Amino acid sequence: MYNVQLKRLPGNEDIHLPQKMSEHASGFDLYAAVPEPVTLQPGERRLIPTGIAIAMPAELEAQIRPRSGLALKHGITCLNTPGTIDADYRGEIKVLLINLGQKPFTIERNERIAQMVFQLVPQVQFELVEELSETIRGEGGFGHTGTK
Ligand SMILES: O=c1ccn([C@H]2C[C@H](O)[C@@H](COP(=O)(O)OP(=O)(O)OP(=O)(O)O)O2)c(=O)[nH]1
Ligand SMILES: [Mg+2]
Repeated sequence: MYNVQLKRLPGNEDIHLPQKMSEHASGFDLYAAVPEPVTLQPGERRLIPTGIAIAMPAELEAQIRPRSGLALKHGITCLNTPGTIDADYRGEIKVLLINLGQKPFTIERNERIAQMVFQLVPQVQFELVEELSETIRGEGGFGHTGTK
């Protein structure tokens, strides 16, 4: 169990804190902290505030992912999915939504707009070399293993 500090930003006392909607859900749903309803026209994108900021251990990241129900029913998704929240980011978590549907979609204050999933990020360092280790695949890719 990792401890993640959570800060409510001023003026957002009414916004629900990130919440798991079932016991073993992967993601914590995030709520829109828009001051008033925001309507996304078809094709329009908008950065939606959540009213919260977090501080997590350095080995974690948080991913911002779309909610499948909003995507299926309304064509609402995260443009940069999965969004990356770096462990050293202390700003407000925001969700970049886009309306890929055919109708305007209105986001109300305190509506669930996306979900936040925590992941372990392995620490990596690069070793600059002249030759890489050999494999059977080699440089084959992009459909190399089949006809479709
Ligand atoms: O959906 C997102 C994606 C990012 N962020 C915040 C947290 C993240 O740590 C920071 C930077 O995100 P990213 O690295 O994806 O953006 P960038 O374009 O590379 O900006 P930067 O140069 O600030 O890293 O923006 C969000 O609040 N929501
Ligand atoms: Mg970046």
